[in-house]
Amino acid sequence: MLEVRNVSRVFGQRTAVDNISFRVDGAQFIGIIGRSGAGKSTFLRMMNRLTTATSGQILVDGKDILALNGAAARAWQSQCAMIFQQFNLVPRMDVASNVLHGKLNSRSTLTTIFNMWPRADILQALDILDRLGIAEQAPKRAEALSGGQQQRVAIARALMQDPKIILADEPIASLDPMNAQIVMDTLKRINTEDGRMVIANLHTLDTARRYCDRVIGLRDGRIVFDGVPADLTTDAAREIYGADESFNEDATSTSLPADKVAHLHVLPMAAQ
Ligand SMILES: Nc1ncnc2c1ncn2[C@@H]1O[C@H](COP(=O)(O)OP(=O)(O)OP(=O)(O)O)[C@@H](O)[C@H]1O
Repeated sequence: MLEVRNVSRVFGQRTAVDNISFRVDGAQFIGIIGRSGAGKSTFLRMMNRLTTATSGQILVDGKDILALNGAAARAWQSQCAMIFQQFNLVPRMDVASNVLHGKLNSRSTLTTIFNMWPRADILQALDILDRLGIAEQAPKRAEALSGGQQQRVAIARALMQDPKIILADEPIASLDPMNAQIVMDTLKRINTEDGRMVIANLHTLDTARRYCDRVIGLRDGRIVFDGVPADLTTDAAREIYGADESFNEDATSTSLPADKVAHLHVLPMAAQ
């Protein structure tokens, strides 16, 4: 279904993505890990054509999506929805309208300016919000929601596009552990229940191990690991992160360290 063939992206002297190739059959949950600057975002941005590739092909169902232009490129963009670390919602706009903006590609500008959405679209948006457990937030301004709720709104907006693939660029990097889990559970449900492929850049190993069917490790733009979570040993992680013997997995963990949890328990309720 997806075949990445010798894809590179060069910025001046810097090769951000260096001749990467891999193939994914079926709607898997793929995690991409690697330290800052490894090329993770650049790869996702090439997938949905926000950044052009210097060379290579990305075949989706046999068609090279890097070769598409104009309307065909825009059609592809609506088939691979992107979710960002900072949610990228319109903060002062209500939640339902934010979700409806997922239909932007397929609706006229006038419809959007006057907020005149077809009834079927409005019902679809409310259905999706309901599915993600945030239907009651629909009339509120996006900025009034917690980070975890805002990310679920962003996922709902992505689902309005009915995408084949969901690309998530560090979707939980701004969230506390509890909200991070809710958002990752939501992405996993969409992957397994809807059969949509998810490719997520993740900054923590425990999340990659827990949610992904397959993990790709990038280092300096190259694939240095490609396997199932069970193969992602501490040694493999050292290779990906380029760390020495002092490499400590906790540094890449989203869960609360035990001393912090104990500390929370002894605080009086008002102070928490
Ligand atoms: N528009 C650009 N112009 C020049 N260099 C860029 C540009 N975008 C990315 N780079 C460089 O390409 C390399 C890979 O960046 P990229 O953002 O893809 O890494 P990343 O793994 O996503 O890191 P992070 O987790 O910090 O976002 C970095 O050295 C970065 O400085």
